[in-house]
Amino acid sequence: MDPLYKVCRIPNKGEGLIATTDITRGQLILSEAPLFRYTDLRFNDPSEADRQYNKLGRAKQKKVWKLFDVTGNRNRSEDLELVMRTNGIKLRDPNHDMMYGLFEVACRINHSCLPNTHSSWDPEKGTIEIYATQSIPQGEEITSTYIGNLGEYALRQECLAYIFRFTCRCCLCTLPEEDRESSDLRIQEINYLRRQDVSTLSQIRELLQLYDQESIADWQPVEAYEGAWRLARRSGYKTRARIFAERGAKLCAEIEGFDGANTVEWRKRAMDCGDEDEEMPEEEEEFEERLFGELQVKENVDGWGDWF
Ligand SMILES: C[S@@+](CC[C@H](N)C(=O)[O-])C[C@H]1O[C@@H](n2cnc3c(N)ncnc32)[C@H](O)[C@@H]1O
Repeated sequence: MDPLYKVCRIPNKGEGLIATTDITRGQLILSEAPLFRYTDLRFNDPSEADRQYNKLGRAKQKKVWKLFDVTGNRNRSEDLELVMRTNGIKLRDPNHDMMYGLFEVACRINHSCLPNTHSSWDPEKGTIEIYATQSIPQGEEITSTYIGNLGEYALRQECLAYIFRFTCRCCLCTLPEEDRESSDLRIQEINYLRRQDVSTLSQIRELLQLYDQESIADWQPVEAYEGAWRLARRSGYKTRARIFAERGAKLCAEIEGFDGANTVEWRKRAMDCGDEDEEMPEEEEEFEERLFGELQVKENVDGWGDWF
């Protein structure tokens, strides 16, 4: 199958990946094995990465030196530390806490504070899997995040300049000032709600609406559905719990594929919910009232119906 991307020059960012066809949300863009992997122990044992590098054949070694480094050049000085600092992708591996990898293609993906992909490490296949979390029209840049969801514009810029030494020119950071300020306000609101112990479905609903307005399609909405699923389940609302679990499973499949470990877990949750609501035990009634009181009033209001 032809790749869905090509590597080419991107103004002000060096090289990057551009979609060669329309990519749909949830589509697998890239599955790639690393050139080599290393653990964060390199800080204690700097020769560890060197040892991994030395095991590579000449062809792969050459590919390593074609990667960018934090000075904004292809690495001419053959300083492995610089290349790792710029390109190392964290791999969430159940057996290794601090595993990183260098990849020929995945490391060409430029950063965006509003990325259109999500990547996960498949320890069984030994590959990084990159899925589209937004639809990406042909000709548009494919992006990922280097810093997670850090916060507002000023903080993001500071962090990227400090760690990676570049001024971010992503779609969010280059918005007109007024739009960027609106985005900052929404991000503040999201972070405020996340810091609270979100305990009602209406707060979760508010969070999900903010994610939607901000086009955030990563683990955060999945976590919100997890909260909703737990609340509904604890209150004996099996039907609702199942719906929340199904939505969590759908979002999860879009960011890490239908067979991803988390997606499978979410589908299991949906199946385990059953669909008959239980009689509420006496002592839980008060709790249930607090939890759903607001919801039951709002449930009939326009705009809530689509949640159930
Ligand atoms: C991992 S490399 C990405 C691929 C790189 N552009 C290349 O040509 O190989 C990271 C480097 O790309 C550039 N870069 C990535 N995202 C950027 C962004 N949002 N704005 C400006 N430069 C960016 C920076 O120079 C950064 O150090």
